Amino acid sequence: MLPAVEAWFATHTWQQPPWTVDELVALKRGRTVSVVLPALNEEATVGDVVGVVRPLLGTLVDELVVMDSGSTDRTVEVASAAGARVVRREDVVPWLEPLPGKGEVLWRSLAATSGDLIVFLDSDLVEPETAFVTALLGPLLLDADVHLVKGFYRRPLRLESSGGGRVTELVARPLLNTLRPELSGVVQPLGGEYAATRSFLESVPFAAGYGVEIGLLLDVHRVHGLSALAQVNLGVRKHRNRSLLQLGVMSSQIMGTALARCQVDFDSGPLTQFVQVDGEWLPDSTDVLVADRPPMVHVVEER
Ligand SMILES: O=c1ccn([C@@H]2O[C@H](COP(=O)(O)OP(=O)(O)O[C@H]3O[C@H](CO)[C@@H](O)[C@H](O)[C@H]3O)[C@@H](O)[C@H]2O)c(=O)[nH]1
Ligand SMILES: O=C(O)[C@H](O)COP(=O)(O)O
Repeated sequence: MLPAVEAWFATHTWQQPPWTVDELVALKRGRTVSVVLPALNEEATVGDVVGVVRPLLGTLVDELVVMDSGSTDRTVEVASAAGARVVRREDVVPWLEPLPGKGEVLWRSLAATSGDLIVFLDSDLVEPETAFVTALLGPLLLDADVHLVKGFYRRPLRLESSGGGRVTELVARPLLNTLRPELSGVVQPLGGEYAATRSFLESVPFAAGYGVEIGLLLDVHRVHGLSALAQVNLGVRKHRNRSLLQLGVMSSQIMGTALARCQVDFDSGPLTQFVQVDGEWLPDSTDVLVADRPPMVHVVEER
């Protein structure tokens, strides 16, 4: 590792986050916390994720919102019955037609919530834990220079105990090592479990699709430097594993956002993949959306 990265890793990585809920509540000092769960057709898991955050409502957490991304299953009903406020993507910033993608709902969530600190958790988590929220908030509440806290974990892949995080290991980390070596010490650059200050989140653009996490990481580093970034060990994280073809599209969006943030010219045409039909391998093209939403602070000001 670069010496600067080694020094950052030693001081900004929490291998065993030590904080209790009471300690963190005492550190809030008037600051408020929103927890946001983006969800697209997650009826099987969203209830459990809401369920692990709910015990913190009224103490460490001030609001809990599920941002629905156009679900056609029972996600909205399940999330609401579990105790979350559900916001549909058309309900906020209604004058702009929603773009498809996860980043779009995270961006809209800034206008749907009011917390000074925002915690994002994916809603496809299996066996989530309340401690994810406490651990992610620790560095933000302790250190005013920190603006983004990423979770890291062991990642099972289906029935294996490890081997998950394929896009992370094969695309995102090699890409960051090459394009922005100062970020090579981030264990899970793509992880969907992270917390940040509203002031930072509102000040930067959001990639509408799966580029949102790598974009925020590159931007926090560009705007505030490495010392504004911390990472906490959350133990184990299990989620629904997507197919290789789906991960190919995700990887293209992530590369597109990273290259654009690093001023590398590229052509964001459709992605060609190959599928087997009746014994033959045929090309299949998918459009890759690499669009940015502007900083939310400008959107609200202009209105
Ligand atoms: O259009 C979408 C797509 C996904 N999601 C939700 O976003 C979360 C993560 O999506 P998923 O498709 O499960 O992504 P992963 O395969 O888990 O991808 C990893 O890598 C992505 C790219 O960085 C991150 O966005 C994810 O959080 C991270 O877990 C889930 O709660 C989804 O329901 C939406 O709300 N809208
Ligand atoms: O974060 C990632 O790398 C992708 O979501 C893929 O994760 P998986 O290999 O655990 O399915």
